[in-house]
Amino acid sequence: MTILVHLICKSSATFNRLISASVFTKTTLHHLNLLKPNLLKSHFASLARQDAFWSFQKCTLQNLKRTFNPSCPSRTASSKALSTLASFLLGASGGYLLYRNSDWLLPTAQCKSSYRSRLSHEEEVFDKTPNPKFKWSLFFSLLWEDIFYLLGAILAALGAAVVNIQIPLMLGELTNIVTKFTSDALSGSETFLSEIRKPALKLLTLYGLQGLFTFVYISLLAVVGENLAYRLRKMLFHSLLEQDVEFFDKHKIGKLIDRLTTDVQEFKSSFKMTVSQGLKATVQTLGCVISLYLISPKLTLIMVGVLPIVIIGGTTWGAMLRTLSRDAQEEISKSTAIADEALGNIRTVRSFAMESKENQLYEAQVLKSANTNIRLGYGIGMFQGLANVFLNSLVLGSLFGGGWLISTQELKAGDLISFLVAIQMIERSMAQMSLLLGHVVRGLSAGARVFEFMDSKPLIPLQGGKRIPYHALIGDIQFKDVSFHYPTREQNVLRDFSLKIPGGKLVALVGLSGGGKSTIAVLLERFYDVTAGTITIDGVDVRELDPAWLRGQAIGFINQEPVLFATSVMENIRYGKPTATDQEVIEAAKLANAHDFITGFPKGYNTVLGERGVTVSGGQKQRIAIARALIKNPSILILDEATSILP
Ligand SMILES: Nc1ncnc2c1ncn2[C@@H]1O[C@H](COP(=O)(O)OP(=O)(O)OP(=O)(O)O)[C@@H](O)[C@H]1O
Repeated sequence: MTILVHLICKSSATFNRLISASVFTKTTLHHLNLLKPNLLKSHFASLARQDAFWSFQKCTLQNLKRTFNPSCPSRTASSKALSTLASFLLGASGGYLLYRNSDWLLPTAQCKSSYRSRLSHEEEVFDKTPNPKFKWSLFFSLLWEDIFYLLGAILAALGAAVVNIQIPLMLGELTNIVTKFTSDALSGSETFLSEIRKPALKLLTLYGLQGLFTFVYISLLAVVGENLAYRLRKMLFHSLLEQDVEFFDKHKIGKLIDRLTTDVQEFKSSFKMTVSQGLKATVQTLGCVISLYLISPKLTLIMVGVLPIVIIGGTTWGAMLRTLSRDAQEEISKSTAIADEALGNIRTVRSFAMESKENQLYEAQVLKSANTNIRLGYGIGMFQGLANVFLNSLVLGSLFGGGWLISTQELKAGDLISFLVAIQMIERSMAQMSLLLGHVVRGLSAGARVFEFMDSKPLIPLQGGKRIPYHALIGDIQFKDVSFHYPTREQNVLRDFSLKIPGGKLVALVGLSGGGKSTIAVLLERFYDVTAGTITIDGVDVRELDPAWLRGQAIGFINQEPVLFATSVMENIRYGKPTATDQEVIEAAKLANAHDFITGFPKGYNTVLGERGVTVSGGQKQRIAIARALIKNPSILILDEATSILP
């Protein structure tokens, strides 16, 4: 089988490997000696370790690079070489951060200052979308599957509310009986028992029913809530995985993870609370107001007359709390994103001794979020405080007004008790509603964030289109007048770029950092669509090809920073071909020259790698990644500096 190797190289070591392996221009996968260390030695090997020196060589390759990308910076080769050499010398004196490739030399101070302002700059790149809207139709379509559970829960909550409305009336009835026996005219325990038995049993039944309804609505709502959260997470994750690569250039991973975790949780809790407490509290309030009216219309009208003022005040306050809540959640997301970035890149943080800076950054952000939450707390506190004053005044008012009506024989003592208990029930219900307001506000904004990307469709579909049969695939690649800029940046990376690579050839792209070599690879993989021009494989435009076939079978791509998953070595390699047998995995590992060190691990292929493969060396990681690409047996293999740290 013929294999075409595109080797994208920047460093000397990679270039040397290319030269060493160039004899295998038309080779079979089994002879991909490019990966074997004994053949990697070349007469350039000593130069490979001298990064700065290599940059001199690389500068002479600038012309070659310009043919790839005419828009490349026009620094002269000599000035570049001199600055590189100077950087190297300064690096040796410790003033600069030195890494393998001298193009990465950065004055330490410059690096730290850009780091310090990372947070303010990130706003310019990420999450430019305005506040998302809550998608009601999507929400109802998700709820539809559990409609019977939901209706059951609603009915049970309504049942509990209706029972609760009866309780004050029954208490009043019982009080009237008790007060009857305070007069001398009526006495005797038997008479009392016979009179009180019926209403007492009725009240006991009401308490029992209330307990039963409460159990039913809480249980059913738990089912609805969990199913809803499950569907939300499933759909959102599915949709996120489908998004274009440019989507991930625009959105911070930490914030996306937040949507899957915190926001779904928040939305679920608010939803459950709104249905249970909200519904119950509303029905109880309305029911009790009706009961109050039946007990004493005069007293009720006085009490209810002040309600419009409270409603207008509450709505205005609610709008303010809503804004504050959105801000608070935004701040929390930002702090999560910082923690995620710092902990996810702990080795980089450690190697730059940036722990204190990360601490400062996180601390500042957490403080900001705490302050916003405190302001929100003040708002909620003030709201609840005022609501309490109002509600307690209602009790005082009814005692005053009720007492007055008793004195004029318009009301009985038991009716006043019913009135007071009903007033207290209204008070409790309204307090619940005021608490609920905050939850609804938070829930709606959390829901809006969850729904935002759930139904957004990627521009580049994951699958669908032409497939070139394996035996017919030659691997002729052509870039014709291609222009391209990344969606997050207006600046052109390629302009009228043309390149022809006949099938079966081993080709190296050599150029400066940022020249566009990796971009050529990602365009071939169709991570992005070109802005102008065409890219074809065997004469077929990549936009017509099935992306799943293109990435999954036709092309093997090992990028600059291969990432391994926190699972066994075996499963990491099998990731390239999920149907591969253990033997196929071992064969691929042998081809990548990884078999020996893997079998050297105490648990061999079953060794579990740390998160992102941190428990193996950089070179081992690269070899495992190469094995993962080789197991696909791809017709086109792209090595984007994939062997840069191999010996
Ligand atoms: N996802 C991205 N979003 C915006 N700009 C990008 C993105 N990836 C790369 N670029 C920019 O595109 C240009 C080309 O980058 P590319 O990675 O193709 O260079 P390269 O030649 O592979 O560099 P290197 O040798 O350093 O790997 C650079 O200016 C880079 O900053």
